Amino acid sequence: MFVQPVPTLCRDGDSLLILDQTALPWRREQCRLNTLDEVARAIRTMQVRGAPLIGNTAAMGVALALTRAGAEDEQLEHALTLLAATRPTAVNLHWALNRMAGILRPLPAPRRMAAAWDAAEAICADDAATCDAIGRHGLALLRGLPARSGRPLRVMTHCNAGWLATLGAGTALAPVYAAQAAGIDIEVIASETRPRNQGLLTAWELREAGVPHMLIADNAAGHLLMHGEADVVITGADRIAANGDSANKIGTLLKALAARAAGIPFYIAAPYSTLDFGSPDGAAIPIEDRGADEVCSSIGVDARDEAISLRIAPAGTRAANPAFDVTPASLITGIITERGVIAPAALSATYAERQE
Ligand SMILES: CSC[C@H]1O[C@H](OP(=O)(O)O)[C@H](O)[C@@H]1O
Repeated sequence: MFVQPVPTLCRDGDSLLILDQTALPWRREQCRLNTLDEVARAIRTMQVRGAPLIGNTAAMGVALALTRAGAEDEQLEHALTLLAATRPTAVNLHWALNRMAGILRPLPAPRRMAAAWDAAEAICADDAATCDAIGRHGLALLRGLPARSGRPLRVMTHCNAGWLATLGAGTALAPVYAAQAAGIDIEVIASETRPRNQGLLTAWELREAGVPHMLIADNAAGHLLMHGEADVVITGADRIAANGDSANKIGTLLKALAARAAGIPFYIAAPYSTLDFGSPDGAAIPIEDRGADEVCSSIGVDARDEAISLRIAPAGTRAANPAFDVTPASLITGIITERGVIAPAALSATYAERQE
């Protein structure tokens, strides 16, 4: 079982401790969340981020809320509603809240607090185990790729779908960590992923793990793929529709298009909690808009290593900032799940029990 170098999320009595991902990659800081509002804000502001981790944090947030404010119907429904409103695209959030609601609503209030912590901790433990299974299946896939002479096996990824986005080894990077553990000579091309630059988080976590990597500008991906500089593209997902259309961080679609043009396989890695059989196809997936400021500014550190935000666009510049895009199933070679690597068209059959 992959052990996170520092837990992305853990319970500390009646509080939660998170790794504050808005401080990374410059500072490794834990942050204590004591109230439901603090948990909601941590998800909304991306102190915790990544589809599975968002769901795990929301589940723990429900348990914290009932512990702090009581477990009557009013408090339970308030917690579920507030957390559900934090971010729209990652279905793991809504899957986790629905699971908590299904367990807690039928219980008498006095039994809900203990049951909530048990249910949340089970969701978290299952996420870690699921990541390991994705890693195993992804490793088998990597072993089957044609070797390129003269260089390590190279995986291109987008955004951050590593251990930082989960409570385990991650999704898109789980096969990379499994390959490293198996002694395979592997390296990663991480694209910066404007505007929030989650690719810097990928560079940070890979350096922590000793996995060779290089950071690229998002716009370099097509050139590198067309010149055979990567053997496979693997990304995470935030919501996969019944037909296999997959929503992931903005820019994923461009990588899938470039990979297809270059004849390089493109895989999505995701656990069952990312599957949304209620959405028949990608058109039904809500896309989060995070506002113009993220596009018109950039965050870094100054000479004193202090985080600063710089406005990079002329004052008053209008900007569009969809935070996700949808890659059609036709561009996806396969989906690496805890049940194996499956074709998008085989999702419903593989998860027959999940059909509404
Ligand atoms: C393991 S899935 C992580 C997934 O979540 C990210 O979105 P965000 O950073 O906005 O939470 C991105 O889409 C990743 O692929």
